[in-house]
Amino acid sequence: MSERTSRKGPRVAEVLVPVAIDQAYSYRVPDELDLAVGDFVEVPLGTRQTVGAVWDIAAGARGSNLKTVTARFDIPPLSENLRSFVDWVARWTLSPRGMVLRMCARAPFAAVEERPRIGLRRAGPEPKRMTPARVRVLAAMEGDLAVTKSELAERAACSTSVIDSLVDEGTLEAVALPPEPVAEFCDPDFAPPQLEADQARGAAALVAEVESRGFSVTLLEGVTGSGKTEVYFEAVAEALRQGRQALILMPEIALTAQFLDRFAKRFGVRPAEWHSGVSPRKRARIWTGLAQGAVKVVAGARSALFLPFNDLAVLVVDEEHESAYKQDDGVSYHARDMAVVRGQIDKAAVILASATPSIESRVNAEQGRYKHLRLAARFGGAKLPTIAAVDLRWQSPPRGNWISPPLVTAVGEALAAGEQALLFLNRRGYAPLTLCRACGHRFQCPNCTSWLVEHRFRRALVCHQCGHIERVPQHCPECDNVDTLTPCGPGVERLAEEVAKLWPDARALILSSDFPGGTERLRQELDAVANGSCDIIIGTQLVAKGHNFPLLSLVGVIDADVGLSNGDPRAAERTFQILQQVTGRAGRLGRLGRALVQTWQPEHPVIRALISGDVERFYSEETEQRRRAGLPPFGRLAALIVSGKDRASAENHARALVRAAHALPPNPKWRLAALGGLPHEEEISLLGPAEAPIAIIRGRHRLRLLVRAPKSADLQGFLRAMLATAPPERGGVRVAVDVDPQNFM
Ligand SMILES: Nc1ncnc2c1ncn2[C@@H]1O[C@H](COP(=O)(O)OP(=O)(O)OP(=O)(O)O)[C@@H](O)[C@H]1O
Ligand SMILES: [Zn+2]
Repeated sequence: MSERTSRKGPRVAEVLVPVAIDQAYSYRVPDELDLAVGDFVEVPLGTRQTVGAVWDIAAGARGSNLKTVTARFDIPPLSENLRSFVDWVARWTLSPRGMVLRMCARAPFAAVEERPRIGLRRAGPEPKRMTPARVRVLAAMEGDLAVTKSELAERAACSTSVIDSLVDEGTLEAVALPPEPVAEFCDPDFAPPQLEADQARGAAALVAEVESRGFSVTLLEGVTGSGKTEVYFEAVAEALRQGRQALILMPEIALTAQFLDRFAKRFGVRPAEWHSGVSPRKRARIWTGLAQGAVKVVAGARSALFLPFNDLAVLVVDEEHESAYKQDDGVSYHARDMAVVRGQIDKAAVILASATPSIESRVNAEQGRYKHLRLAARFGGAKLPTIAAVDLRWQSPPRGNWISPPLVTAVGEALAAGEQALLFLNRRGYAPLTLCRACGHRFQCPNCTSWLVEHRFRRALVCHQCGHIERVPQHCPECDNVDTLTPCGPGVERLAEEVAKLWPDARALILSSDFPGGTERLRQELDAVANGSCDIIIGTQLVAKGHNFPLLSLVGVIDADVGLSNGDPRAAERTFQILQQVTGRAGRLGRLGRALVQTWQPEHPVIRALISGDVERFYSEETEQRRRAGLPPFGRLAALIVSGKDRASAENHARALVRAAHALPPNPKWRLAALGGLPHEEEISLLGPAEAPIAIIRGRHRLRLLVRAPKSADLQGFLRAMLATAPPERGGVRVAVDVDPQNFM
């Protein structure tokens, strides 16, 4: 390698280690070690050895008491681009660089020793005694040189003991197989679709961006079912033709199954899949494959952004408006925003796709910072669903029920026509609150300020904040009355009960992220819905995203008002997006879809925009409000959550931070508004401390400071200065910094 330093003379390496430290440490490089910037090394840290990455190498013998680099790992080095990205993300999010490095460098080291895969092949004559299962096994082997045992058992629909017995008899023998490929050849011309005119125009524009081999950001905005995926696939195809790489980010792993199949239809094979469910061994191989350029396309969760692509041409953020792109713990970063940064560093074409873009991306497109492509109609002439409100003030369901008479009628009609209905309620469990009718006792989590949610399937009360779980008691813990505990309000499980009563013959299915069985079960259930083996789907937000359910013609929104009034500056935007997305599942393939939206406030701008279909008006009103309030994207926000074992220590520290901020010397890059006064337009305002809406989580008391800054101010610089002069965090107090917060709880 050309970068490798000459071994003449003493050298010092600056090594970044993947722990919560921002600084790289200096180590002496042994004369005989061939070392370059980006290499992974083993170095002593304190009393142990640790892995690190070389961030810099300089000639010279600075400090003869430096510790020495122990060894270099035989792993592809971190590219200059990825190192810049680590530095950038750390600076932006105010995280220690070591923590960001950790996100890039865990995979290659987490790999366990690779066990050889064992396959079976035909080695001798048929056994003397043939059973039907043995016949099936031998038939299933036909034409194959070697098959794994589990695959063979599956093909022959028999237990593995049948196969073992054939090995014992010498009919089959075990051989070592080469490791399973992590990614096969993606063929850009495997099955190109017939694009519609709008799609073709969009695809051509995206292909041109990839051809230019430069950085660009394009917002691909198309109504639900317009075929955005087919359009951005053309950009991926172009990257493949150039022999370069593509990354497709997705907000939800549950979404990837359908997606991987769709990708395989277009490109012949599935892309490499990247998320927490992928085995460490496979991840290690994808990591290396990307660094060496053998793996071309990855579809994955936000963490895929930190993979070592060596020639990234296209970076797609699908459903770019999704709040799941924000990581809230550890390094809190927004994957959509960091994708744009990565695209800039790697000179890639970034594509943000959504039917309901974030206000941020919309404004960037309107101001010309992003290119804007639009698909106004659904693919194949399918019509957008008609959407109507059900005013619960006039048409409420009977007491203790949640499905209004008009929705009951509509579901009945869909069932009669042999179509599917989806009932959407964004509340997991049976009931969001349980109380005692006799004394009014409410069940609250012992660790959090949060009601316990009854989960009837699990026969338990569960805290959705910390996971605390307890049995549903027989009698009230406060007044000891028996049979006085009452669930309040609906969750999806309770809704399922109502559905079973109303339509006893219909096949109903609940789709919720907290059911046992994990992703695999969810995949099967989503397939079941797509294949029509259920009539009524009851689902949380999980069903709102990206799915294609061909038989679905009716969507009923049980409570459109959930989330409209929770103090989050993005409440209106979020509600609009989720309702637009979920109603957009109706009538995607041919059938005319319809949606009924149950609400107590049909005059609310969000509901009005949804019903009238006047999306532009909603966006422009919402944008205007943000502009006036100086909220993102017109201003910037950062939240500091100060938490402690008791309220007083957290509050004291939060106040100390505020004092520290106001005591800072004047700075040319930012100006802090005086305490109590009205902030000037170009001043940063520091609000709080105030108790967080969820005041206690996992036993920790939480106070919030909110920083609002004009775009012209150096928000990060201000935060750094404030944190640097504040007193040290003592007595278990912790400060979590969240730049560009999405969660205001
Ligand atoms: N050119 C095409 N040829 C064949 N089928 C297409 C084409 N374009 C889109 N489709 C089909 O139309 C359906 C909708 O496409 P797609 O899922 O990409 O929409 P979308 O814009 O991503 O919608 P949403 O935002 O709701 O997820 C899919 O079943 C897809 O296979
Ligand atoms: Zn809790």
